[in-house]
Amino acid sequence: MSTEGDYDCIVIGAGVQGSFSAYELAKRGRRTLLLEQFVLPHSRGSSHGQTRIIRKAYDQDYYTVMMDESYRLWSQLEEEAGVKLCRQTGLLVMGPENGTYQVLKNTLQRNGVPMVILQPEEFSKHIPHVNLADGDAALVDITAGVLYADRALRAVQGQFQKLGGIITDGQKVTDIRPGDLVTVMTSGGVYRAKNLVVTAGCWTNTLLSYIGLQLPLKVLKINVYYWKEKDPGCYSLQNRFPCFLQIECPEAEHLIYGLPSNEYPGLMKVCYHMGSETKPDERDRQTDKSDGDILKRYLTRCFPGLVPEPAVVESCLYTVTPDEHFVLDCHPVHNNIVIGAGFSGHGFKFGPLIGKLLCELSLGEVPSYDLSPFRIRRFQEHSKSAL
Ligand SMILES: Cc1cc2nc3c(=O)[nH]c(=O)nc-3n(C[C@H](O)[C@H](O)[C@H](O)COP(=O)(O)OP(=O)(O)OC[C@H]3O[C@@H](n4cnc5c(N)ncnc54)[C@H](O)[C@@H]3O)c2cc1C
Ligand SMILES: O=C(O)[C@@H]1CCCCN1
Repeated sequence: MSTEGDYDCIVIGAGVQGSFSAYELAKRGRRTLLLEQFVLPHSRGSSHGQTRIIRKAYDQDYYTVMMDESYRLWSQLEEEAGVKLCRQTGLLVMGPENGTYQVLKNTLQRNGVPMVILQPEEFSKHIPHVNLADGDAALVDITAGVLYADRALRAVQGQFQKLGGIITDGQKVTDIRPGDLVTVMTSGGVYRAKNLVVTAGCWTNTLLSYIGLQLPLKVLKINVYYWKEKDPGCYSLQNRFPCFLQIECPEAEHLIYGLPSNEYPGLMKVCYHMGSETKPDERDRQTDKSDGDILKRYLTRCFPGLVPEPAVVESCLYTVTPDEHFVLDCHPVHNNIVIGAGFSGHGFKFGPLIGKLLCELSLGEVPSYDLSPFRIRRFQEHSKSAL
């Protein structure tokens, strides 16, 4: 066996995080293989679909700060690939004055993020067709907008290939043997590399079981609902309607969020930031739609311009950690194996930066940001390490 390996690095999983990790490694001249179990593009994981929200509005400063660079990296990719990936729409945040709304507003103010606070009496002048709940405050994060998700994946994978990177799709990784050279077995071959990056979304624990590690990750099926505009275009991107987040409302225990109508003209995407547990390969057997009733009640009260009956329902998966913060770390024993997981339904917007950080970890460099919120160690009492 050669001590060089076939590649400098193998990345498992061609979702948004693996694709950006592979791209960063190739940019740094590393011979990189990106392995994907399904034939690309596919819609069985977490990164498919037309759109995602990009925003700086976060509770924690570190996410807001990280987004600064992530926005720059998104525009770099737009330039390199010659495609438009982000559309600035703003993000309307609504919620009771005290509580999470206030925390988020403070984070935006502390970090000098451009925003507008909407007084309740002038709310409907700026945001027509929305009823602000009594006692709710509202602001707009001006930086926010829509990311074109499927298009972004195509762009980053295309750039990776232009840099000489190899994508092998339709090959499922079935075993991993750690060592100075890591051996990766798939349904179609055996590959060796000095470094391995595992970005396998909701399949992460299956892959980690081959290398003696389990993380406290829950897999949730999210119903992606589209609702018909009574007056076509009234919530549309063309008419400058923003994305929105509704924090703490009587109908819902968790966030409700929406994106302006765009990809399916006349239909607005509004979803619930919670779902029911599933196994990743049994997604379509999870048929719970109780979130739809929560959304119907909310939309009837606050979005009178939408027909409160779903017009289109799609599916997507979240991989959620107990604190909803990401996992960006090296394997505790095999430090040539890096793990990016648990993006908890909010990781897409960070894709280019996650790729850079996982690349830095993989190359043994000091990461550009303090990664302590993202360490595996924080789960000590949960993780069933077989090491
Ligand atoms: C409904 C919904 C709405 C969201 N909204 C937002 C939003 O507005 N803004 C935002 O920033 N984020 C959002 N997110 C979150 C974001 O989309 C995810 O955090 C992100 O897509 C996770 O990417 P990933 O690469 O970790 O996972 P995935 O995209 O699932 O990629 C993992 C890949 O690994 C592959 N794989 C797994 N096992 C193997 C194996 N054994 N062999 C080979 N390949 C394997 C899988 O097939 C898959 O392609 C949302 C997510 C959902 C579901
Ligand atoms: O990451 C986001 O911006 C959205 C917010 C609402 C829940 C889903 N993810």
